[in-house]
Amino acid sequence: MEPAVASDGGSLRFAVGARVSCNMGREGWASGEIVATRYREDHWPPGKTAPYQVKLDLAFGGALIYAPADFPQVIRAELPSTFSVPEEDSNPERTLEVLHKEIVRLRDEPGVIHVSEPELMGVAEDGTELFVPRGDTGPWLVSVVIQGPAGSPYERRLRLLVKVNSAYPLTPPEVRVQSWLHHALVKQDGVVDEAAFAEALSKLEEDKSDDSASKLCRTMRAVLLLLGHPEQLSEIVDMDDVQDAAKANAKCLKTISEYGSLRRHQFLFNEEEAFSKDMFDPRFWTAYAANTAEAWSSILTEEASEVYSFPIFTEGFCKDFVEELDSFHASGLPARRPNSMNNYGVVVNEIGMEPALDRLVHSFLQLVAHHLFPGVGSHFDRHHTFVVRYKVGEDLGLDMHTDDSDVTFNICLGKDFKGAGLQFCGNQGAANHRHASLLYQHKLGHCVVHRGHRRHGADDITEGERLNLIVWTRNIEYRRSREWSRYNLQLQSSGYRQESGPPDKVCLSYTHDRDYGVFKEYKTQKMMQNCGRGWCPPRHAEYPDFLPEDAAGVNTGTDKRSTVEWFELGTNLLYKLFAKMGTPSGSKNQNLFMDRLLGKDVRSFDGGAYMGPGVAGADLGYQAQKEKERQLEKAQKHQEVSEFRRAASDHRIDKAMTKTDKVAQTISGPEVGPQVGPQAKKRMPSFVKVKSKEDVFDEKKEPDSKRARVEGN
Ligand SMILES: O=C(O)CCC(=O)C(=O)O
Ligand SMILES: [Fe+2]
Repeated sequence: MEPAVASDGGSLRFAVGARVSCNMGREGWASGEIVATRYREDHWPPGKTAPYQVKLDLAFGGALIYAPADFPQVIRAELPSTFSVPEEDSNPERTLEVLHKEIVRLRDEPGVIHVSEPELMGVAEDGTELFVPRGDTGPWLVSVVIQGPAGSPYERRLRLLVKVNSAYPLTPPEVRVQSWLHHALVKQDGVVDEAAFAEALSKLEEDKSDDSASKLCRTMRAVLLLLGHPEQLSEIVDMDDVQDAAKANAKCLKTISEYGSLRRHQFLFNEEEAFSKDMFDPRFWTAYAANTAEAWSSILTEEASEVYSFPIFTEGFCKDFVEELDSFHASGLPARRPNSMNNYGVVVNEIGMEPALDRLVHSFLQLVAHHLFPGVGSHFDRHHTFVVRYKVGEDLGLDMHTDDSDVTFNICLGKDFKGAGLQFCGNQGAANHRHASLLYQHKLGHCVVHRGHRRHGADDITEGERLNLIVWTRNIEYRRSREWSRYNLQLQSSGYRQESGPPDKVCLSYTHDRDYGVFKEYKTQKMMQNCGRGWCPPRHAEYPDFLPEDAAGVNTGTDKRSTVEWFELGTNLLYKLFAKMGTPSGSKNQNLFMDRLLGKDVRSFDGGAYMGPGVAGADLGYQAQKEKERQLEKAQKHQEVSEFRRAASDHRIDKAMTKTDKVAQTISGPEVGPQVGPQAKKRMPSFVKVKSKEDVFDEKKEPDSKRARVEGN
């Protein structure tokens, strides 16, 4: 591609119309098209521009964003992807023929333990829609088990999925790590970072002795390089991130290894032995053996719309499982807690049970989900599996929330208890999301299954002790489809529908709702810390006659402002201060910023952390959220000071701006031409999103007066 020559004479790597991938931080890379070069926002100082404005593809949310720097770490030419199959390159027979040959060779590759035959995916996406693959369309998955690189914190059996489409080997495969691991180059959903993968492949290509290796063999070698020697990719990798993740991973492996000799029921850790026929309720096994719609329907109870229950485990199995958890608990070994509100549960994937649980999830639960939720439930990439534990005198219940999962399974393991009903309300963002739909009573050995976006919470336990096994599943195909992006847009503040009326008391969340104290009393001091700090409903979605806590006379404390107020106070300065640091930098970005704050209703998939403010805990997700809040708080204080000295405020802000620009300048270097070398290694800002005119879900339907209030301007 010819470099675009900007009007000021500087050259850029891409021209308008170029297809690019944009680094969206933790969300990974998103594809789109350059729609403008030397992009400017009205309030920026004269001469300041961002190199590109990009319109993201619909599958990635469809928003307009801008690139703060012309670096490969921030924006790069779109790599051919497994889901955009050029029509003329599609040749399924050739693909399968090549694959079969390559699989045979891959089985002899050092470090490779097992390679499956290619299997058609249960469901796949074509960049916008989900479809059911056929033999003449693909894509296929090859499951590979490898031994992680010796001497690295990843020295264990790792399960990978290699996705190939019908243009393979002309298009590259996509590698997804199914096993749970912490690695800076493995994204939250398990997909190996495409840029790092491409770089690792090109490093291997420099080795001429490797010429004869098949594409699949090279793929595995690239994965091993990336896991074992990320320092070889240091030009595009932040080594601090690599080391942080490696430490977290090493900690998990240490716990697994130390608990190895203390296990009470060894079979629970063995993928062949756990979850054999006699562990299952005979009704479940019969349905599983038949695996027909009728068979599954016969054991399923529709408890409410999109909430189902079914028997799954025998009492004996539940007892063994609970004994194992008690024994882990007694060992005192460190392990991640499921969330910051559950101090006695544990992430069972990280105590050595993952291989066995994989079998439960992929061989059994997947079949149920496919039957109940065809599409989203037809393919699982990863699962986050943990046990929650409640007892009088310890944790009692769980606040209203939604899960960061596509389909959630919740299985009651015991022990004896009273209370602890599971309250369901509506789907997040819907007009009735705070209206009760079901109070489900857990039953030993039974599973309740629901979509992650359903608002739900656990009532307090009143007697005994309760342990439940929770499985959160995620389907990358679904999350790349239009259905997901539409839904995702709907989740953003502007997508919240106006609530139809006051909430049902049982659906109130003390960590999220702005009117909790209007209807309910905060029972504990800890709960009270959330008072006045809620965000839900967003202002434009308030029901008629809505009263937030302070307006209703609830004492929210002297020193507190709601997150929404913080937002309004802090945005002005924040926008300027963080212009080049991945946070919104202009009035057009307000929507995104609100959305980030509002996203707190969702518990994160990797941390399992509650993202709500005021909740103590040590999860990574929670810490990240806390950090954001600290930044906000800092910015707010700063703002108040500058308001106090109003006369000088413009001057001060300009000064702050100049300072930030200087920092940004050292990060981004001169805004001309491709950049490599020392500056490129600095932590790079992610993309900055600008609200697109046409992409906000049904936004036009909102009355102007309400919208003005949401955006606070
Ligand atoms: O305690 C329960 O049954 C619900 C747990 C739950 O919803 C969760 O951990 O996400
Ligand atoms: Fe949940």
